[in-house]
Amino acid sequence: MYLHGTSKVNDKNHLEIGGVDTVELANKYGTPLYVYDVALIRERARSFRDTFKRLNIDAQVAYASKAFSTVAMIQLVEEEGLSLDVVSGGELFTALQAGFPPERIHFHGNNKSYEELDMAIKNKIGCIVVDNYFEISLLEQVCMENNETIPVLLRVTPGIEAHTHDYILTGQEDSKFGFGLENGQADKAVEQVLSSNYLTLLGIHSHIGSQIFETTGFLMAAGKMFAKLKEWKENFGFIPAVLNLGGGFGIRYTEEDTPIAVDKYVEAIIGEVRKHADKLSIDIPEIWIEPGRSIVGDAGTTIYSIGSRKEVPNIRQYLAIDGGMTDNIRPALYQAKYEAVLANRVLDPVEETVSVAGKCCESGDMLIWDLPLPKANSNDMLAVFCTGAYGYSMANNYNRIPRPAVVFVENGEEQLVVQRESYEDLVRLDIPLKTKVID
Ligand SMILES: Cc1ncc(COP(=O)(O)O)c(C=O)c1O
Ligand SMILES: N[C@@H](CCCC[NH3+])C(=O)O
Repeated sequence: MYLHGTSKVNDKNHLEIGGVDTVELANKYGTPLYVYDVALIRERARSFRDTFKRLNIDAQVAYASKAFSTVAMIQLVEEEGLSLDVVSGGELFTALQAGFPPERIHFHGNNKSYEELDMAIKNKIGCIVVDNYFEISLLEQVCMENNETIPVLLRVTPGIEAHTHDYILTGQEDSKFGFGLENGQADKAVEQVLSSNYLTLLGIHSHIGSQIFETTGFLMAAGKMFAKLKEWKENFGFIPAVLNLGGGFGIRYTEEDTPIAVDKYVEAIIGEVRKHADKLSIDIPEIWIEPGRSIVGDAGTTIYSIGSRKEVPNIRQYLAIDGGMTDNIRPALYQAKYEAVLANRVLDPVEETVSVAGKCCESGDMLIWDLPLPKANSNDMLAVFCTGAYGYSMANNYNRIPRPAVVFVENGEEQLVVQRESYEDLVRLDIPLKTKVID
């Protein structure tokens, strides 16, 4: 068993996080329940920031809020002095509701609408990461109508195939995101933005994918971007103020995962940036990065109640929990793997291997295959580790299952930060058929 952050086993043999007994939390708030280790989120955020500081590099660490966006989380990000990456009007709205300083918000997305761009401009956010030509024209129109200008980064696809699941790869040339760096698209976009009356070109952005364990992809992306910067300096006299290398830093979900420490990613990236900037004789641009998973992933643990069991003789024991692909779609979507323990009997000896099934009407709703556990029954609770990123944020109401509550824990105290959805919430937006008129 691998316990991280403030997670430990208390004298009741229960899993404790942030000094709070998770079994007591589950009894109080119900299950499934997302529990976040706030101290661990702070530690991760600080290690990114401190590394840049130690290396004496001007930087913005923008938390990618798609990983987990709620008002309380955004407030925590603000407390830790990070910037914020949003990708939709909804994420932007959440950030504004949380009182996040708009000038530290960066807006991403491959299909931002007129309304979303207008909202961004009216709220004077810090920067738009422009993804395509359509967006350049749309953004110019929005700026003109608001009589505003806006700093932009251009998202480029550097043609890097990082080693990760195909669905979370983004830096390859054949991607829905960004301007191709090698096929002339990025050059044309730079020219267009430089000649715009409304857009100020701050620099360029690339994001090569997610859950990446090696530094090679980031270094190759930086190398390719600097090669272009050299051309743009010569051809357009353009010197970027910002170079954004995206997020994607991998975390440990199971023992198969071998991430490197946050500071090692940053050190490697900065080493490469220094080398290229020196060669080009330009000042090192401000470096921006956008970690999501590596800030919140291992800080989240989901507590479930165990329910039914089904034995397929000589083949498998299915143990069902009261959640599944509605609160964690990653196993169904990416064959993602997780580790888990019984929250109420953590150190009991392993007695069997079970496969943990969700409760949705889908055979693919399997949370964990072949998990070693003590013999568990419906009095037990399962704690699944590392569910902090893309769990709650990708949660859904399939089978009309309400989304779970979220609790923050720190220094022996708990705080409910998202309420559990009710059945009433599920039908809140439904409109009944007009009543039939009976003569
Ligand atoms: C543009 C961009 N930035 C940042 C992220 C955050 O990625 P991660 O959560 O893997 O750090 C993503 C998601 O992959 C992304 O698409
Ligand atoms: N949602 C994905 C990551 C995609 C990141 C967004 N570009 C995951 O759970 O791993």
